[in-house]
Amino acid sequence: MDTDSGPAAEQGGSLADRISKPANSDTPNDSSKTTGDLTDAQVDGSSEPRGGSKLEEPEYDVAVKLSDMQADPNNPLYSVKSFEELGLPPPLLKGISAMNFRRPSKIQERALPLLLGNPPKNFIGQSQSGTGKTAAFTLNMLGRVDLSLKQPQALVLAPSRELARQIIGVVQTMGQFMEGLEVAAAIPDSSKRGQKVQGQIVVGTPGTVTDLGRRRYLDMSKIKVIVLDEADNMLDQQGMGDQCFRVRSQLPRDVQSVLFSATFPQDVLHFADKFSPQANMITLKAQELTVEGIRQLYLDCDNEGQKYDVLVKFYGLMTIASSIIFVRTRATAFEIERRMIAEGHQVAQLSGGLEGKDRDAVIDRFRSGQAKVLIATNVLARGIDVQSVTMVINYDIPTDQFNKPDPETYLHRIGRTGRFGRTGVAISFVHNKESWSALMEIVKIWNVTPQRLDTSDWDEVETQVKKIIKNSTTAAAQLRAGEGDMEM
Ligand SMILES: Nc1ncnc2c1ncn2[C@@H]1O[C@H](COP(=O)(O)OP(=O)(O)OP(=O)(O)O)[C@@H](O)[C@H]1O
Repeated sequence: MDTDSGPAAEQGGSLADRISKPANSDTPNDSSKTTGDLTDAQVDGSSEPRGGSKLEEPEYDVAVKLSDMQADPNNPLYSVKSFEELGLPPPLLKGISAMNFRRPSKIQERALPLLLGNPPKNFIGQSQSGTGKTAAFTLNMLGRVDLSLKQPQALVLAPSRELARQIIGVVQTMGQFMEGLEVAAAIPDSSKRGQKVQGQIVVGTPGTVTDLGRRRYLDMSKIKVIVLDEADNMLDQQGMGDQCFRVRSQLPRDVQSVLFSATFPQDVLHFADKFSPQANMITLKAQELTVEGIRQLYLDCDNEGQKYDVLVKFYGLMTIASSIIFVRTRATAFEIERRMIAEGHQVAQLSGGLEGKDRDAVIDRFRSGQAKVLIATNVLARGIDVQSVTMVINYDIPTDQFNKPDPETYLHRIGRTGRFGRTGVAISFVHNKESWSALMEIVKIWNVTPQRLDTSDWDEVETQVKKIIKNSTTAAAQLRAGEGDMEM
């Protein structure tokens, strides 16, 4: 029995009954490299041709371990079939191969036959962070569009412009051998004034898509597939939920509605069911959602003010490929940025307070490795895929709009590291009884016990964190020395 709860697919019935509560290189030369040359194994949301990260260390790491993980039935990356056996058309197999995907993950292997079946059926899919949900819904869209028709046929809605841009990159890379494929963005400032959105696949944020639809710049009459990425987040938020339903109401009746997320809390299930009725489903139990490769730690600070000193001390000690510091407010993001820059760190800050183009510049700097530290609010908690991220810091424990602990956001934030079999650390800062209780409430839901880092002994903190991060490089060293498992 593998880790998915219940049968992989079910049909009909109440959704709430069925989902458990949350307790490049693309040149022919490159793709024909030998399996021993694994420096370019896999392509992340930041890779070429979108100005990607060239950091090699984490890529070695996953290459060494991936074959073992994909052979372990309890691992979310486990698969029994190859992409070829999933019946994908040749140009898509070529695209997958150019991305260095050797085998599907569990969610890909299970979701694809359900997604691609005819007549198309709605689908709700849940799988741990970083396990390849984007490829699953992208392959379905690419498999369904008619390239001779120059009208929008598939629409993806995502909660942030950064995620929408990232998805566009994945669709373009995966669909690079499909002649005539056009992918369009529907995010603020993406379309020229007065011009219709052109492209068989459109990826956008709900506000802009609603707006373009209202002004008749986006023709939705031929849309066959609608995807909500981070679906629980999209349907949960008052504003976005309304917008998603408004968009849905403008689509043809027989549209295939596809929802994906790592989390589906109980209170949004009703909306998921409404948005995607009678869906085939793949779900997980709460205790199955944590990613093994992400080591969860916490750090005690004396008070709010000391958090900053601890942060700076921490960065003074460690050299980390890339990391993200999550904070609650824009003001804290700006303040930490200002102070860390003054200390000589290469940091960038991204919050909703910045203009779209500035946000693009920040995320691009981070993806390219120019900025090693990204300070972010929850706008970036979900979906962002940068494989070089080896550490996530919860500077503020995530809370919702009512100041209650937010377990889903915690899971998504820490999921920015440990992508597709990589390892990483997630460190949460607590500074009083309230933040401590909030963290404990959160980790209990996910059935994990984070380890405490003792800040009275900084040598020990350094040793511990370095050991975890080094684990991911030991295998790399073995690989370079010709040892280790290189079969993929
Ligand atoms: N079959 C595969 N083989 C190798 N790498 C893969 C495969 N599928 C996806 N990946 C890579 O794994 C990484 C994570 O994929 P993706 O961003 O789709 O995860 P996700 O499940 O959507 O995560 P999240 O829940 O955080 O949104 C990406 O860098 C992607 O390129």
